[in-house]
Amino acid sequence: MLEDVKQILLVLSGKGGVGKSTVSTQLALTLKVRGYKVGLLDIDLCGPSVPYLLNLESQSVHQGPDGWVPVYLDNEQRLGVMSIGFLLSSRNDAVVWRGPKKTSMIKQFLEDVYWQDLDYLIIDTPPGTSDEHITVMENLRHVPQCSAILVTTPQAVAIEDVRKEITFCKKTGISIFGIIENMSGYVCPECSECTNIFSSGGGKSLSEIARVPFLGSIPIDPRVGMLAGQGKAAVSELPNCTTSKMFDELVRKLSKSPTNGNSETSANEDL
Ligand SMILES: Nc1ncnc2c1ncn2[C@@H]1O[C@H](COP(=O)(O)OP(=O)(O)OP(=O)(O)O)[C@@H](O)[C@H]1O
Ligand code: SF4
Repeated sequence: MLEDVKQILLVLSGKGGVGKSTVSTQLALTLKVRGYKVGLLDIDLCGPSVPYLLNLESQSVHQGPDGWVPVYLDNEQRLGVMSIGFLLSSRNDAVVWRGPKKTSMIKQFLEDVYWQDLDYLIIDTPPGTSDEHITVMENLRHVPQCSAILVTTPQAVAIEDVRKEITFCKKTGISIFGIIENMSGYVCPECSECTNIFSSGGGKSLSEIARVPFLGSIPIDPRVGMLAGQGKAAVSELPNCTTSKMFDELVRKLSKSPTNGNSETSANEDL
């Protein structure tokens, strides 16, 4: 099943709340809008937010003859989604599982979802380097078309955490496609002027030190925040905003990368 996916992208962040699920969903939506067939797998077992972000909370998955059938956002079935959120009876239900149960659920997510042929599978992970990551890395480290996109915010503390993620990827043998800096300045809804609230450029500097490609910056944009819960792509709704341009550029870079996903194979050893 995973062997049939042309590119697998793990979306990782060191800290919570930096916009990892926003990046995962907007990347999946941009790929769909640009004509690709996409799967989005949410393995954040304790805080699955993808069903909410895509306005799919009322949906549930079912078992078909070939495995779990994902929830499709569209009738053409170009964007399929799988999340633990579809298996909970309410958004407020907590998943309180110990390591082995989490591990077995993630293995099922990786092995038993019937995605059909996909151009891209985006995997949205929980923050940090938890049981979920270790399981997913162990299962994907030998899949050559798999690489990671790291999401950070400009603050030094988030940058430090992403540095740990780089080391984690290196240790587990997952190549890094690049780093995105989210919440990089604030876009005024009145005049679209972008103001740096925190320092900016930390993601780019780290990418240079770590010799990992820098994929671009996304400002805090209230209009992008409002797309959360609507399942709409920024590239369709706000085609001229910085965020949309960044995602279109990212899709272009992905389409040009070798199918084996290894745009970066020699991250700096001395982090
Ligand atoms: N660039 C942005 N502009 C405006 N709002 C944003 C932006 N990025 C993220 N947000 C908002 O910030 C909140 C957190 O984003 P998100 O859920 O994507 O973070 P996360 O890193 O996945 O969080 P978690 O650690 O809980 O998984 C959401 O309400 C989202 O809509
Ligand atoms: S950026 Fe411009 S429009 Fe926005 S609040 Fe400041 S002065 Fe007003």
